[in-house]
Amino acid sequence: MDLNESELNDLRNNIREIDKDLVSLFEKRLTLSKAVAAYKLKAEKPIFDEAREEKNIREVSELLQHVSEKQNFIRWYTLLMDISKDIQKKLILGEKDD
Ligand SMILES: O=C(O)C(=O)C[C@]1(C(=O)O)C=C[C@@H](O)C=C1
Repeated sequence: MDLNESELNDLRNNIREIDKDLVSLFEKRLTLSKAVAAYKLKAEKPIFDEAREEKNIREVSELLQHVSEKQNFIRWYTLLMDISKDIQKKLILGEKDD
């Protein structure tokens, strides 16, 4: 691929637009995760739900249009769920969250 400077800028601008969506979706996901944590605290359920994570990975990765990216997607998605669990732990331990 032979790009000029202006095309590079266009690509980067497109990436930035996607990143903005990701920031918003990331925050929305964590907000929902915190609500789930509140339920788990009350119901005395563990934070880590292995069966649920496996189901998430199975069902969500099926949506991929490029199957060749499945392992990379799972790597990213697993990290997302790990962060989600960290936030839930923080909340349940009553640590400051802002
Ligand atoms: O579904 C839950 O029970 C959640 O707490 C959400 C979530 C996730 O972020 O997807 C987080 C932790 C669990 O191990 C499973 C899934």
